[in-house]
Amino acid sequence: MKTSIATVSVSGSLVEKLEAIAAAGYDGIEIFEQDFIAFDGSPRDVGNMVRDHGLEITLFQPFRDFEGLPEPLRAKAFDRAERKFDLMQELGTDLVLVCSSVHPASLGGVDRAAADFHELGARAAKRGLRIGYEALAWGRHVNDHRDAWEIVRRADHESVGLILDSFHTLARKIDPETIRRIPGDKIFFVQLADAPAIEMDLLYWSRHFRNMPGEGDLDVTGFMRAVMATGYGGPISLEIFNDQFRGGSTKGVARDGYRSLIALMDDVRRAEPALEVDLPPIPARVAADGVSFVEFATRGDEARALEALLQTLGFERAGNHRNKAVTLWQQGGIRIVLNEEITGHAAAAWNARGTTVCDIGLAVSDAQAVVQRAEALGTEPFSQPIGPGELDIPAIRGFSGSVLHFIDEASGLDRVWELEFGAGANPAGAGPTRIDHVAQTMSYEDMLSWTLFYTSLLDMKKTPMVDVFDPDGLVRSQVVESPDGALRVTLNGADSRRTLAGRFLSETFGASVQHLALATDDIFATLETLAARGFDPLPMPQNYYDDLAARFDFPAGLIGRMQAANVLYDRDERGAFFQCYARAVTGGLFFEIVQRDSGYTGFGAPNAPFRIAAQKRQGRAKGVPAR
Ligand SMILES: O=C(O)c1ccc(O)c(O)c1
Ligand SMILES: [Mg+2]
Repeated sequence: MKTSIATVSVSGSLVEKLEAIAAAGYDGIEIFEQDFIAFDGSPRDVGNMVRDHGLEITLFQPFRDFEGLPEPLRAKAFDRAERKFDLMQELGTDLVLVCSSVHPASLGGVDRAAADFHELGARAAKRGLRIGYEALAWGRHVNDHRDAWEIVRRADHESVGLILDSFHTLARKIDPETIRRIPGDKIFFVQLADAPAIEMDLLYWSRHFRNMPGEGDLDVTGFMRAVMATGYGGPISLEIFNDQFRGGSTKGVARDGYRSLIALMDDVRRAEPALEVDLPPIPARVAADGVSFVEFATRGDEARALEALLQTLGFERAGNHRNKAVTLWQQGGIRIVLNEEITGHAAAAWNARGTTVCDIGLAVSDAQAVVQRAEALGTEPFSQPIGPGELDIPAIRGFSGSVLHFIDEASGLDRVWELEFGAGANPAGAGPTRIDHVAQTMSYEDMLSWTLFYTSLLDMKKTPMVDVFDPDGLVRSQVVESPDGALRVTLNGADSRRTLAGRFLSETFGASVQHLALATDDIFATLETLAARGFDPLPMPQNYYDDLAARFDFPAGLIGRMQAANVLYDRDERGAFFQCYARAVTGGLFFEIVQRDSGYTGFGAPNAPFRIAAQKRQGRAKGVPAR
């Protein structure tokens, strides 16, 4: 399988683009003409430069407004094509994309267009070149791949074929199954892009909002299954016009794209095993069974403060690491690891950010397989030197310095607590049983990368993005979760530095865990136990409870209990949700205790503005800047 990406998909100069694309593992590039024109060097130089990076030029594009023109425009279009053929030969590529005309003077008619393509094919063939025809979703006469195919069929020239682009087909809701009828050898090239489901003008949507397969809402997998069913064996190429990517990290976007392509093609062959997909086998996604541990990098006074907070939350010290300044805190099925080492990954995280979550451990059925899948998707593995008596727990790097470990029972990795920490049975604790969700904060532009990271690696689905209103700006929140909810991650994207999330981000120098939610089956009993341990909840104002009383019918006494315990409330069609926040610790990190009744699926998003306002008040009251 040959992978490719259009140069428009990533930011930077042509040289920067090539370096990032080659490093990410692609086989080739589509040269977008504008990138070439902007470059100060001959086509031969560009061709050599591409090949020096170990890449090939899979396509030159776009050639616009060619077919259906009356004379003298028609002759002029052919002259223009001949010049571009010269350029292609110098560049060293044999395929050009002709997109369907939007020219006001262009005439309709399948046979007229077919005749134009027959002649263009004959001229291209003389030079050993090929023509691919793509239906733009907003083409003047041709805007459907079925019509483009009919023109190619009638053009009846071996140097003229069809180019399919998932965006143009799926954006117009054209059934991709219609592709199965096209002979694979007449499909010369396939471009892939996804997009978020937003109602807007097709051209504007296409030029600004495309994203990587799996990052949007289009059925790119269904499209690609149909393409592969034709026997198509050519390049699979990303063509992503996206404002954010144009200004984003060149290397990061190239890597995300590669990850999306591999995951997509693996999904295609899993969905339809009869299809021939030339990709080495990779392990399937597994569903995480939950969060096995959360590790904090911390030090000195901050470590003592965190320990004190953990105690008020019901945790007990369950063991000390045999070789390191690392302690294990536990209650129910929840493990918190405090790492005060002065060398290694945790130390580096502490130096950069102060007290921070530096590592998350996920419980899975086969840890090695998850890491193998991650590596096939282009993710860097992570390892540190192993001390005496320590287990080698498979791990990978996430973004902005984060690390994920994977723990399974099958290879005995779950014995790490006993072997490295001398821990016995779990202390029962004060009621919290497991981690309900992990909330990660990041800048808005990194949200797609994180979403793709989780959904391509593990069996996790994303839910629609919701807006959370901070008094000082907007935070966008996206949930990724495993099918049974065993692992739930909320990704919070901050635009403004003034939001709570934005301040957290700037003060912790990059994306990291901002809060951890602990699940209990009885929040009122838990909070009573915690109160006796000195737990100090985030106070909620009277107005909040007055509004709750107006919005919901509560059984007698419930609202009073909630108010007395500073418990927040939400409800969906399935059940109720109760939450209570702890006050933030150094750096703005905080815990929350939650109770989900009868399968409530949300995260209390309607409460977020009031929680954020309360946290900002708390920050001001302490005389420290509001976070
Ligand atoms: O937006 C465009 O004009 C455009 C150009 C070339 C393509 O391949 C495409 O899909 C869109
Ligand atoms: Mg295209």
